[in-house]
Amino acid sequence: MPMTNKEVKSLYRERFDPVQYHTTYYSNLDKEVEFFLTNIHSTLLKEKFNEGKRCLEIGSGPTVHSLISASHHFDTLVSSDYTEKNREEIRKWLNKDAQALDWTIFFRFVANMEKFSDLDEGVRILEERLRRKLKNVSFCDVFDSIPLNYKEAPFDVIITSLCLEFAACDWSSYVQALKNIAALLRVGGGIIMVGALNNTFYYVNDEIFPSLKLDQPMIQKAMTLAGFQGFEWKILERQVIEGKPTDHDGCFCVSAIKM
Ligand SMILES: C[S@@+](CC[C@H](N)C(=O)[O-])C[C@H]1O[C@@H](n2cnc3c(N)ncnc32)[C@H](O)[C@@H]1O
Repeated sequence: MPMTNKEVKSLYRERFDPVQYHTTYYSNLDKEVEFFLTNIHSTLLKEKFNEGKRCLEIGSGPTVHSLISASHHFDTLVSSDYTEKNREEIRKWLNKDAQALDWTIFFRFVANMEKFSDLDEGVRILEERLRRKLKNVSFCDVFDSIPLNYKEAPFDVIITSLCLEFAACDWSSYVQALKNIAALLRVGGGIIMVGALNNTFYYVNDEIFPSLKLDQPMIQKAMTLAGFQGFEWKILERQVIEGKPTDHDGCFCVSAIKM
């Protein structure tokens, strides 16, 4: 029996362990996360994706790595997630809490893309830059008609990584979630979405989380229905066979503009 969106939300609230999630998926930098970071970085170098001041990440989880490149281009960054536990992990990182999750390898990868000759110094500068620009860690529910209550909306760019296909339990709610987040974007603003293709589940320890199985044409159709155009796609076939407890067969990065 497929879950409802409400049941998926309860699952994240009650069973998602941010620390175990980091251990499982982010204790090293694999080729798929490199692909995400590289494509977010190169998309943000395009003028139509770096005009403006405000950038929002939807469904950040406990992570900060997807916003590292954005901190070069925007003055105001906002992270958001449905669960308080995930938002708390981001705040710990912002406050340099001794128990905060470690994102150093991801900062090092972006520092290399930004051509720092001394990568240790690059990590320090980029961490400080992201901490300075990440102004808010907000509650967000992609199924609310206004998913995020933040005075800085509308945003110029939205980034979202591995969120909507895991939040939505069926096609119509996936389309609705895209429409809801599009409402937070100005007309002409850009979305950069990275995610997993044809995935039906992932594990964090013994806990299984469902995913809506989507291929490239379905994602583009949903985004078109939500008012996006001007698609640019990058696809990578699955790179990590062992050690990643998921069944995706590829990864994608798609960028588009809100009409
Ligand atoms: C697989 S994790 C992805 C986390 C992170 N963006 C990444 O790239 O690793 C899915 C995230 O979606 C969030 N989520 C689930 N349902 C949501 C909803 N209705 N609204 C907003 N976020 C939601 C979860 O709390 C979780 O942090």
